[in-house]
Amino acid sequence: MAATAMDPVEAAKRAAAEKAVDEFVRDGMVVGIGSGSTIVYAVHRLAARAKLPEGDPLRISTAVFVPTSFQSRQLLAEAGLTVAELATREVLDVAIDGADEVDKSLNCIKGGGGCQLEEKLVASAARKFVVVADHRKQSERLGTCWTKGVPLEIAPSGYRLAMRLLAAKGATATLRMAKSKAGPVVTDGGHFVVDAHFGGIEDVPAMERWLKAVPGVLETGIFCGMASKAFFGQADGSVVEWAADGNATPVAAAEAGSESA
Ligand SMILES: O=C(CO)[C@H](O)[C@H](O)COP(=O)(O)O
Repeated sequence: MAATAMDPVEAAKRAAAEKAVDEFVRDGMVVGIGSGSTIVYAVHRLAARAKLPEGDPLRISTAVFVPTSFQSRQLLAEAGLTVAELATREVLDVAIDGADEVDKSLNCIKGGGGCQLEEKLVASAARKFVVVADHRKQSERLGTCWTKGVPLEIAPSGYRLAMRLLAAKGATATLRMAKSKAGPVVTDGGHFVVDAHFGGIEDVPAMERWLKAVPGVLETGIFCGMASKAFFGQADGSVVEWAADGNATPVAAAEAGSESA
């Protein structure tokens, strides 16, 4: 039976994730693992590398992985990789995570999956924060591609106050509602998520500072000045790499797209 071709967007996510894992993860490291659909491919790549024969330079056998969510903890455990907790680690070597939108300075909007507090903690603890995404996430200005708003993790008791303050600042703010449960989305940490859309964000650091100062906002989905590299899988199967200095480089994705590690 002929193999079914992979959906091009999924192939792009996979190419980016595999490239990042192979460039940044070495044996013995402590590695933060983000959440979402792109990160699934990163974990699959890590699992394949854990199965490589002894002596292979890509083999990982002593690396440990710090998840950012229930989803990534499950993924790591199912892949047979060693899970570590952020509470017992002060510094991580690298953290790899997806994003909803990334600008040329590598500022990101994250939290489409509702894990922004843990994701921010893990990324902040890492010496290097690496973003993996498909080409739809490459943006000239945050808030123009991802128009669902900046996800904010909010203390449930403060969500009405926060929404009033956000609206006064000009945002369209909505409490994120669950799809298969009555009521709001509740994060792994027991908080609500409010999505605040301001249109294109001109001054990203100022916006992040302002959002962080809103009472009840525990964390924002703006990751400003944190990433050192971003990999974007393209529709043609290649991977484009953005660096924090604004340089964009096309890189070969052939090995990253292969089945074996
Ligand atoms: O921030 C996140 C979850 O809170 C995700 O990394 C972000 O939403 C991207 O997800 P995907 O890889 O599914 O596009």
